[in-house]
Amino acid sequence: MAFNDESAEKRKSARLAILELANMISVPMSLNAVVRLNVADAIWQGGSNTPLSASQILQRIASTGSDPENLQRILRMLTSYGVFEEHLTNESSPLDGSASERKYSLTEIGKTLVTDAEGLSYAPYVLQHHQDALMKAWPLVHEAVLDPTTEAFVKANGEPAYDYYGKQEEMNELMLKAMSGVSVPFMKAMLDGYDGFKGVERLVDVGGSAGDCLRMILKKYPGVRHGINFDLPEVVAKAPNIPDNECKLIMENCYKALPEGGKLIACEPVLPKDSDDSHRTRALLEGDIFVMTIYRAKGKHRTEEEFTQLGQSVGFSHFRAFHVDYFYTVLEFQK
Ligand SMILES: C[S@@+](CC[C@H](N)C(=O)[O-])C[C@H]1O[C@@H](n2cnc3c(N)ncnc32)[C@H](O)[C@@H]1O
Repeated sequence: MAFNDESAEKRKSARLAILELANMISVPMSLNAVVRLNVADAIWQGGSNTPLSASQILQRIASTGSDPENLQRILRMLTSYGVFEEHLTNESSPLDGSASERKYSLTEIGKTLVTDAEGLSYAPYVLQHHQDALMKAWPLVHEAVLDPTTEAFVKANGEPAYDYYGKQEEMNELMLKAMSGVSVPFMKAMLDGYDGFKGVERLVDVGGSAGDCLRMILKKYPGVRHGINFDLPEVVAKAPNIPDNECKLIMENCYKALPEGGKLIACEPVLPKDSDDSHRTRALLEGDIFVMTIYRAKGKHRTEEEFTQLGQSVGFSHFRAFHVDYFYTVLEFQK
């Protein structure tokens, strides 16, 4: 009897879990919605972070005719993912007549969407990931299994992502802003916890985007006399499509270009060995599917062991990993 009860409970939990998974698209799409609506800046208001009702938020961001109840539904759901904190007041709700009105402030996660003094935040990254061209690729994830020669993005849009971005000024600008928003906070953590740029005189940032990382390194290490941002649009446009060995080829090219004792420093999402349900593992595995779908069907995130082997296979004699951040790991390959 107890055994049956237990399996019935397990089946109930399983039904709940599969429904949660099946409806999960509501999460990123609602996150995208609050970014589009600029909710984080409206609540933050220069640092006040005063809890606001959906109606109060809308007064700050939208024209008449907008719907506070629908905004509240989105805020409630994202509260369950830790983006907002919900405060129940003693006043009754004008929206649904319930005894308390719901108000929302930003959690630490929510604050990542607030535009900082340098004009940066994670908001452009959220927008970048949910643009129409990228969204068109997502229903084709299974194609990466059936036919990995071409990534889903190309199947959906007819050309590789960086070629596509390069032809559309708005997409290109959003990509640059998205990268700056993610890389600048990471670089601050990296420069605090990693001193491997000491003694470096020539530094090439391969795929350096808007040049933020290089700029920050040069500022902290004036000894770096030559800093090169290797991210020319024509190079990107002409880059050949060589899926699985591309990472190895890039590393080989770096190895050949480096003097004896020179270093290749890569900041990469590094996959854990175990497939547990921690936020870190999930974020890294989700990023891996993103790469597979948008950039290269066989482009991927790797484990530390795989990086070690890759480094050895192209000739690097020393490898060290520095865990200065949760998402990106600093990988140092020395010739
Ligand atoms: C994910 S972004 C990373 C940007 C930057 N490293 C950062 O952390 O902010 C990848 C960058 O690689 C560049 N890229 C893509 N293909 C490239 C190629 N074949 N040669 C040089 N850069 C390339 C893109 O233009 C983009 O700026």
